[in-house]
Amino acid sequence: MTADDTIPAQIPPATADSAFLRACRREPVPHTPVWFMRQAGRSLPEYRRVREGIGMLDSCMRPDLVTEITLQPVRRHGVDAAIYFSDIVVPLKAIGLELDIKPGVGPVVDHPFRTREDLARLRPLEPGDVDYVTEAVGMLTAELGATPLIGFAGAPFTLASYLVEGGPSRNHEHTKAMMYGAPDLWADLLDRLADITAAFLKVQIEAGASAVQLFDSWAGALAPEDYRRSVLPASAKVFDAVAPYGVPRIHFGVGTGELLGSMSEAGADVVGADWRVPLDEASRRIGPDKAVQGNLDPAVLFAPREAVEAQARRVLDAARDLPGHVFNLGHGVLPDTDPDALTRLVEYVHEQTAR
Ligand SMILES: Cc1c2[nH]c(c1CCC(=O)O)Cc1[nH]c(c(CCC(=O)O)c1C)Cc1[nH]c(c(CCC(=O)O)c1C)Cc1[nH]c(c(C)c1CCC(=O)O)C2
Repeated sequence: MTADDTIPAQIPPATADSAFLRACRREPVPHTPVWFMRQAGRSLPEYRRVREGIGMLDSCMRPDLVTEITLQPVRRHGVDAAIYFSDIVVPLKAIGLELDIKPGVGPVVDHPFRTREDLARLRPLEPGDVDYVTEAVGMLTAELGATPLIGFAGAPFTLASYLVEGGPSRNHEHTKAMMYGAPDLWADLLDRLADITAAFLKVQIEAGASAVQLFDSWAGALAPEDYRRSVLPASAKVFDAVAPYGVPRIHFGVGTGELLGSMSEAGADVVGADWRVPLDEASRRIGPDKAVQGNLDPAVLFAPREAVEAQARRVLDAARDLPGHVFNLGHGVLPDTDPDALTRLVEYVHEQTAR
């Protein structure tokens, strides 16, 4: 076997040896790679400028804007990976659901899903539904060169929560009512969402994404038993569907300390942890054959520089003996974060871990 045979055909070759992909594969790295969830977005003045007067979902359908916004944090912070600028509800919009993203609120669905009849609105996603994604990923990989692009999608449970509640929810009461009260309908809903999610990730990988992340942001609302029985099978279906491409698959949720083992079992190569569990303990729960990502509390960035560095140091110390660590926050960048604090944090992690 030549060296080239070890590079999965779908990964843009320029990115294959990047620190980010090496860490995902648990190989030695020149420095610990860093990127931030929600690095593209409201914390950047240049983002607010290009988004002026353009709705969130409209901007997601414009390859020129997607490319510019995705590149902004790479240029400004020198992060080790780009994340494709979009939103978890874009594939649902693409199959014709009536929904919008309200500023300061999040995704809002016009007619919430409550009955079996509602499932008819979830048709399969065809690649042609999201030509703008294919176009934007192509433009991005050309611009990014050796910096990998991370594609992403919402996991079936988190998408189902928006569809069933009709919008953001603290308690997920309608969602859980369906999960407990109509288990067959629930299983069918998650299964259809898994197919849509898998199709959406495939589009991004085939267009040139070097890794994918499945965001199950609200899975932490579930008891471990319920996660295993009613959610894990659908997320596992997504990971299985994209496994043949050989790109690293990342799995992430918030408040998932008790679920890390199960989320790992769903099939990802890298599992993200928020700030509530130290990374060495998170890794024990995730298992030795996976890399970990996270886990600095995004609120720490509001503290003075020395405090940010002390907390980053704590994360790095906990990760020292782990097989693979991708430095990230425990959840997305908060909108009022000082962008310079993020740039300094990238520099700090790179300096401290240079080998
Ligand atoms: C749950 C979830 C959503 N969207 C997403 C998740 C999973 C990640 C997480 O847990 O945070 C994923 C997402 N949404 C966005 C990205 C872009 C890439 C990145 O930089 O990470 C990603 C990866 C852009 C966005 N998605 C959204 C914005 C803000 C919209 C704006 O700037 O007008 C951005 C930049 C809107 C959105 N969309 C959603 C929420 C909760 C919000 C915020 C509502 C608000 O406070 O305004 C749903």
